[in-house]
Amino acid sequence: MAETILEVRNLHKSFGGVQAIRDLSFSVSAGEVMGLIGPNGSGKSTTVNSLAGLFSATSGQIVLGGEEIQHLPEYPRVAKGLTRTFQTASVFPEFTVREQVRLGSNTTLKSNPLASVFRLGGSSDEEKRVEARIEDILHLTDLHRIADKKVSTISSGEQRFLMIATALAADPKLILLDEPAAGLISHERKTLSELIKLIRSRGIAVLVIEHHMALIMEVCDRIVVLNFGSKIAEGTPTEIRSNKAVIDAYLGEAA
Ligand SMILES: Nc1ncnc2c1ncn2[C@@H]1O[C@H](COP(=O)(O)OP(=O)(O)OP(=O)(O)O)[C@@H](O)[C@H]1O
Repeated sequence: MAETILEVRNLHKSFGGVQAIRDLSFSVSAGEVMGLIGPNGSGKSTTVNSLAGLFSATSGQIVLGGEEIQHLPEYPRVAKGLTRTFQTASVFPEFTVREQVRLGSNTTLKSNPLASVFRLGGSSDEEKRVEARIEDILHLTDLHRIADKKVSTISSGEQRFLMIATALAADPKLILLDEPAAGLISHERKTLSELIKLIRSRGIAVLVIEHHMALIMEVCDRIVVLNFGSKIAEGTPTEIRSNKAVIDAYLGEAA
């Protein structure tokens, strides 16, 4: 059986009087793609932000690779193997694509991160390993064709793939994808599906929030459904598609 990478136990998050997440529990294994879906305001972003450490959970445990991380700020969580993308592309326009991806690898380096981005230092074994990984990720994400272009000159779709490549450069055990298909056109969504499957094939756990149901149903092994901050269902795409509570709350008859 695949190793459990993430365990969310009885997570609660309140903003003043608003209970954004209520008693949420689920787990994700190595090489598993878990979807997180639900209507607007159901708590998906709050869950991702709590897992990534942008918000501190009100109560509950977040266990990554057997270790509780809910007390840690964002950056140490990345260093422990939990990385994320954002709903909007947040990139450095003056960097080349390769430099931006290299920036994502900083948490894996013991040497000066800025020196590594611009390759100022010598070429230690560590740096050579990182460079090889960066080239591998550029190929995996099909960004190698444009690796030397400035980020400001690439398309918005390419920027979204760059965000995933940057997150992968941190060598994650778990990657959180926050609406990765937003703004992508049809053939880019197909490439995204293929990329998510490739990430899974490398044994990385994936948690994906997405409103694009065709993509979710295609790539996910299991899906957690939220409504008003609570989990109302968990199961395979086939189970979720025919779940009455999910149809009533979110999918509608069209699913
Ligand atoms: N920083 C915040 N301060 C106060 N309330 C918040 C904050 N962030 C989220 N909320 C509230 O928490 C609830 C869950 O919001 P959240 O953004 O997590 O939902 P979502 O499922 O991601 O929605 P969407 O699909 O629209 O992105 C909502 O009632 C929202 O208004």
